[in-house]
Amino acid sequence: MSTQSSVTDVAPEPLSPQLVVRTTLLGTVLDDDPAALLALLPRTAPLAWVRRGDGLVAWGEVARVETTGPGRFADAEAVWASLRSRAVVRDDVKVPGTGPVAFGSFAFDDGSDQRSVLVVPRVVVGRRGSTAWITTITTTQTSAGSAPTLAPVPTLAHVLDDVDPVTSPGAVTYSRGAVADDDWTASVEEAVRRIRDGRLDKVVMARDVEARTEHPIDPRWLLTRLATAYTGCWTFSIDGMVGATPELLVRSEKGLVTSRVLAGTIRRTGGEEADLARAAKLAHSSKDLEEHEYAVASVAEALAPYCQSLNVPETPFVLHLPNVLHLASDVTGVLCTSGTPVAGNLTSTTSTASAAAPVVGGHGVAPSSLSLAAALHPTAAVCGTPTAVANDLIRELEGMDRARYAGPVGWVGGDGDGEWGIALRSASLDPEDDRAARLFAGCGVVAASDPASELAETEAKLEPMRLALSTTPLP
Ligand SMILES: C=C(O[C@H]1C=CC=C(C(=O)O)[C@@H]1O)C(=O)O
Repeated sequence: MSTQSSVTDVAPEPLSPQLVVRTTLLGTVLDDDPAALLALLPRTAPLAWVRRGDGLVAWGEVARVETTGPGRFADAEAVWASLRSRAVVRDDVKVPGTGPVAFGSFAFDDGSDQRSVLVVPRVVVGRRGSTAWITTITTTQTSAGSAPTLAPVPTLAHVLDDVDPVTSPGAVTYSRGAVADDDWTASVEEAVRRIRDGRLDKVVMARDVEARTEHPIDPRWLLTRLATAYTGCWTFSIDGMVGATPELLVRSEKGLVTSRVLAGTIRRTGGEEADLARAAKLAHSSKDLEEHEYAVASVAEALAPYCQSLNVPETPFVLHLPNVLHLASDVTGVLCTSGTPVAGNLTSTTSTASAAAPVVGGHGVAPSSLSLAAALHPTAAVCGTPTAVANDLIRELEGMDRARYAGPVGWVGGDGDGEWGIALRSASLDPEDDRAARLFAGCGVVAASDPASELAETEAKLEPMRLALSTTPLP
């Protein structure tokens, strides 16, 4: 399988662009509206990673890496490592997300010919509680002897492109995706058979749905609705991949890692009492607990070699989203730095994984958040157990290319810290047709799965994107 990568500078520049980065505090106070940051975005190629009003929005492009194949993460990481190591940075704020930042969205499957991307934006606006900032990034060429000059202190007024009004997509029609419903349930039935035969324990089967809109899709319409309705999720937009994921693959911040693992789902009814009864049912469902256990184990196993201590909860909690309830576990750990373990300030209450510190890139430094995302992907929340057998079964039975659905999506900073979600509850906007999008949803299949119920579960998981595309007032 081939691995290709390319770096494109927007204004053609010599081969060795150097980033010149300036971060300054934003004088303006951004309000608590979950969509306040999103209101700054231009219509074209908006970049976003926001949750409860905090996060990053960005636009413009000073560098882009496109990769495919099994080396897609390593190739993107290598380019980012080179860019960040040579960047000239003045950061007056110094919180996660300030300084140099790249946004990425990666294909699910090693075998996909669909691109993975890492984009370095021209402008980033970020917010973390009461702190808000602007970062501007430009490129200069590395030429011997001359030191790049820093741009003047940016202000919001200087960096805001013309923000044209957000427009509605109008009426939407849906049609089947790659596989008809009956064929999809037949595939789930076959997957259940293979599991009962003992060939694997779990596989996640997904499907897609095509949406066609009356008017061109303005990604900001989708983002604003997602961020407002799904406040507990991470609303993202990167190179046409848009969604609001409840699942955090990994956050790496100052030596601490966190992963929110989800697997096991029940639809909500809308009634508070009935939902509480459903939450109790979910928390005791052996089928869902089994699905969840595989997902947690896959994350713990993947993180263990990088951590000097890992806290893996024994029992999941129930996460309430507007459309569904999920079994959820927050796995946390303290990263090792090669040869120099970080002083442990997290206690392992339930289980501890300790392992020799890995040699990461041979530089004696902790792995970047992007390397961690690559090591974790694909977890059993989106692939299955054992991973390779499940992945082969997905290729054999699913009948579609997931492209960037269920792949890592997020951002990485200049120090390697960052946040990566799993691109769920998402759609890919067609770059050739601005009125077309492909929506995705999947579900974990175990021995006790019922194909018709799994189809219904995918419908519940499609709800956030259907709501995002609609014009009905938000609840
Ligand atoms: C694969 C998806 O969800 C995963 C995350 C949470 C719960 C899941 C489940 O219960 O099957 C899935 O593992 C999706 O939303 O497309």
